[in-house]
Amino acid sequence: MSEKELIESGDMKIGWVRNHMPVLSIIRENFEREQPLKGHKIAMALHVEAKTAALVETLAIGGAEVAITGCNPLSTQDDVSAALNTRDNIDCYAKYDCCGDEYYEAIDKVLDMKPDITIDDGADLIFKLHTERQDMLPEILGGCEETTTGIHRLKAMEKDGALKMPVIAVNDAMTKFLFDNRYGTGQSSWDGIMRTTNLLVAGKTVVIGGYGWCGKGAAMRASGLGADVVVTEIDPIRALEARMDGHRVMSMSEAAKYGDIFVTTTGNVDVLTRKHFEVMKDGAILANSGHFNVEINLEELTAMADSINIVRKNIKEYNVAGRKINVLADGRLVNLAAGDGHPAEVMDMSFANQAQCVKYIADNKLEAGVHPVPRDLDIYVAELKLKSLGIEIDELESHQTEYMEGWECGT
Ligand SMILES: NC(=O)c1ccc[n+]([C@@H]2O[C@H](COP(=O)([O-])OP(=O)(O)OC[C@H]3O[C@@H](n4cnc5c(N)ncnc54)[C@H](O)[C@@H]3O)[C@@H](O)[C@H]2O)c1
Ligand SMILES: N[C@@H](CCSC[C@H]1O[C@@H](n2cnc3c(=O)[nH]cnc32)[C@H](O)[C@@H]1O)C(=O)O
Repeated sequence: MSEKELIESGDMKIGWVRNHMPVLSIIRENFEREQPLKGHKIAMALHVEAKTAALVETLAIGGAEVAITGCNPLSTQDDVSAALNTRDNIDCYAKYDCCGDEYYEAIDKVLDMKPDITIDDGADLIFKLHTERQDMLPEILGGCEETTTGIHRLKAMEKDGALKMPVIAVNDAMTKFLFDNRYGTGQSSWDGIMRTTNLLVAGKTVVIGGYGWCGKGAAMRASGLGADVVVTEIDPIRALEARMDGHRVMSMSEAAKYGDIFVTTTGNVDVLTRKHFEVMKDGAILANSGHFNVEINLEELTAMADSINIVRKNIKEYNVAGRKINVLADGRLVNLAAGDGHPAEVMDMSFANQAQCVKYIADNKLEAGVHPVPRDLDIYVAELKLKSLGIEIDELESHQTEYMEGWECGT
């Protein structure tokens, strides 16, 4: 594609999702009028695709100067990146399929703008700020973190006394993880797997690694598509929850023998390793929808393989002792590396939280550490979303509030 065609294609994608992100659109209108981010510089590392572009535009329209790069080497959409670079006050350094060095060079370029606010998805920006770019920390007012694993990393830094800036745990807003991690990952993982393989899910045994918010969504949608769903867990309560939700639960060593399609959603390393590959069926399909490229141990699979072939875009076939094991999107997030990511209506809430939290950081002096999203901001997103859906709910009457707060009334 020529540069002009790339920009046109990116603009079209951004225009489409913008029209399906009503909550972010309201925040955008407010930001345009009130200019709450004037004078601020925002460095971002997020999946560079159309919904993210709608967030970036919102921040720039609110007065900020924005520099962005990707948070995953395979999730950038180059047309969206090109379109973003045509906007005022926005620089985008993200490139699809960049190597490890290019990925971190782009993070450095973003930090070269000398930001006072950061937005991360996985904490790679903040990690860089606390290692090679520590000189910049005094200027940082705060950051926002988009995902579960990023928050794990930040809490681990906080515990070690290593976190030197305030960060808002955007993932932990109810209007984020209950919808994005569950319904978003549920739908977009299957979208990525189905469009990449062009195979049927009905009648297959699907193994979901991890029954957290992402796993619940992925299992629920697999069930809806007609799969026989098996869940693996390390947490007894979540394992029980999976069973009562109607799924079979067993260890991965056992599940590895039966699965046709495996989807990891744990945020952990080595969910699928040599001992699992050794017993998998011929034709097994492996996808990760959790974290980085560490959930499926590709080093071990590569070492076991007699040959490795690319058999379709985003499908690598590993030939192991006469069996074919197919890995999607190099074990990186299948919904983003082999799809378009979460649906726009879901990212609407996630990114409305991001935009509001950036404003909150600009308006308040926060202490170093991991902070929750203020409850009123979370509720505001839910209220706007309900309104956009044309849904009205009841309000407590005063005597009901009194009843709920009292202790005198009994049986
Ligand atoms: N693909 C996406 O777009 C997307 C969206 C949101 C979150 N995420 C990422 O997905 C991962 C999961 O997020 P979440 O919000 O569901 O987290 P979560 O903490 O709710 O769930 C993770 C679950 O995995 C289980 N687990 C951990 N190690 C395991 C192992 N070895 N075997 C089996 N189960 C194991 C945990 O007990 C937990 O129940 C994180 O890395 C997060 O950053 C991805
Ligand atoms: N950056 C790491 C960490 C996981 S990303 C998971 C996050 O991606 C976010 N996400 C999912 N779909 C989209 C999308 O379409 N656009 C932007 N972000 C998305 C989602 O909010 C979730 O918390 C990695 O790539 O491996």
